[in-house]
Amino acid sequence: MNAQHASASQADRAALLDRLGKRSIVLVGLMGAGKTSIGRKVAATLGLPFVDSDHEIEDVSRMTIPELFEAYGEPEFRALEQRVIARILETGPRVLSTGGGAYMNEQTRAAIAGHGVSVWLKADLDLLMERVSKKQNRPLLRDPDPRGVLRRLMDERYPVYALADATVVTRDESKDVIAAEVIEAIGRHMKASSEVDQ
Ligand SMILES: Nc1ncnc2c1ncn2[C@@H]1O[C@H](COP(=O)(O)OP(=O)(O)O)[C@@H](O)[C@H]1O
Ligand SMILES: O=C(O)C1=C[C@@H](OP(=O)(O)O)[C@@H](O)[C@H](O)C1
Ligand SMILES: [Mg+2]
Repeated sequence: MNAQHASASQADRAALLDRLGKRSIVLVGLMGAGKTSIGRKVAATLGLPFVDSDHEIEDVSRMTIPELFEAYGEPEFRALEQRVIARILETGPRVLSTGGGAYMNEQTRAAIAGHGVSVWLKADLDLLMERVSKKQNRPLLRDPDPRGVLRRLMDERYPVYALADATVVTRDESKDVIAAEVIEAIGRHMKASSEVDQ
């Protein structure tokens, strides 16, 4: 990268942070789409604090996500998730990676719309399957047919994720490439919405 290119992208980042103000960048999408890993990279690139709602839930409850599901059930987990995300969004800007079910909650969507810019990390079923197979930490996929579960969740959730401010299709590309695309998509969205405001 030459010096001119580097300083142009620094100027782009500064403009993006300026437009963002106190709003947070919020990643939504299905399990395995890369919200946690890409969110961390986006935060490092922009120099913003990173928070993952699942990690925050695990910190406050001192339990893992599977333990929480096991001990209290999904509805309790969802209630805690809603409260934790609302609190995280009170102070920004940050990069917030949500758990895959969080955006299905109407109050959470309203909180994200009020305090953030949302990006849907969209992926196809084969890629999601490959990526979730690496870990056993997702209670909804502890099922004899995890692929069938993911397929049903795609049908149920994709129309809702589509309400996000921007979409990035994640595919067989490096995390750095996808993180750069997320930043570009946010920049485009904010530029377009500031032009509408004028
Ligand atoms: N662009 C990518 N290239 C390679 N591996 C990826 C990419 N994005 C995510 N992964 C891997 O896929 C798995 C799931 O990613 P994660 O960030 O936990 O997704 P989510 O938080 O959306 O469930 C992790 O092992 C992660 O390292
Ligand atoms: O899709 C979901 O309902 C869930 C996704 C998980 O997070 P990731 O999307 O980061 O895997 C985690 O919050 C929990 O297992 C439930
Ligand atoms: Mg995650």
